[in-house]
Amino acid sequence: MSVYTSVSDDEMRTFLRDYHLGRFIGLQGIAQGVTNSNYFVTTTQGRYVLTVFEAMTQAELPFFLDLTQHLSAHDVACPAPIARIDGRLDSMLASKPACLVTCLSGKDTSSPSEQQCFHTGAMLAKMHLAGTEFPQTMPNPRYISWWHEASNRLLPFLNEEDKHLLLEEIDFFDTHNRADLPEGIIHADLFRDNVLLDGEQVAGFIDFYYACNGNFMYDLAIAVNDWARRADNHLDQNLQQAFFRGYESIRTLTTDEKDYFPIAQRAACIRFWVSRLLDYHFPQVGEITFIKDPNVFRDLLLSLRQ
Ligand SMILES: Nc1ncnc2c1ncn2[C@@H]1O[C@H](COP(=O)(O)OP(=O)(O)OP(=O)(O)O)[C@@H](O)[C@H]1O
Ligand SMILES: N[C@@H](CCO)C(=O)O
Repeated sequence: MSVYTSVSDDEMRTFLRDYHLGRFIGLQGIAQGVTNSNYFVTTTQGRYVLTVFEAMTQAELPFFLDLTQHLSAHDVACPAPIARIDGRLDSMLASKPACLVTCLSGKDTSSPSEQQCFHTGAMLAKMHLAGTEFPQTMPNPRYISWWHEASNRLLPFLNEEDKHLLLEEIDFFDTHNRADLPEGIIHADLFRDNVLLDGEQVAGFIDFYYACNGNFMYDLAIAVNDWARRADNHLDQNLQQAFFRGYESIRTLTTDEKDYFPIAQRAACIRFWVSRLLDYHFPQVGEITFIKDPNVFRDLLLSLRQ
């Protein structure tokens, strides 16, 4: 149950005084989610989602809230932040940063259909295009210099084979990365659990808290590595192709981008192999985290190298 910060009805009534959302009716904790506390909030005007941020600071929030406001205003399916009466999108609740966003219909899936991959790919392309007009920038906090530094911390914990593989892959990306391909705002964490689906359609992307500037193919690779990944950690080519067809129904890929895709896929494996290894070997004190299996991305990497 991911409700680390309990919010009382009275606290919620006080919080809602800062918004034009009518009268408070009810509050219901949301079980899914790992990092933050999430609630459905019902008022006389409708249903909203309240997020209380457990790790992020209030100063870090505006970029992500401004971004989702921009994207939702440009027809990208995602929650729109609700502005307070004073115009701010971010707020504080129980001494932690918090925000209210629109409530989307739909739910995530762990076994997507080709149609769902198609529509998610199409929405990702739409997001990439809409993001080109977003004026703010954010460097990727989990990219090349991050995994170089992180791998130094991790090496003593890895067996010889994994050590070799990680170093070889980091070196491979250092020598094969391309900085000249189309880039802009990327989601950077578009796993299956970050997309709410309404039947075959996308109800909305959620969890933009790793969004940053980056290469579009890298973003597509992160998504495909999860959406098309089978239980045996090999990729289902039909799902991968459906994702690509959807993406290309909105934004045409250049030959250079297509050639770069397998390289981006391997980089996306490093990214999540390393972050899961860090969560496993260096769990944050006081942070409640469900550790996800790091070996999934090592095994996917091995299958992509074949
Ligand atoms: N805008 C929304 N509309 C409807 N449901 C939402 C919305 N935002 C979040 N949810 C629901 O809340 C759940 C948890 O949200 P989310 O995955 O963002 O949690 P988190 O703890 O903030 O992030 P993470 O799990 O990635 O660490 C989602 O699976 C979804 O069911
Ligand atoms: N999507 C990530 C967790 C959030 O960054 C993973 O599955 O490792």
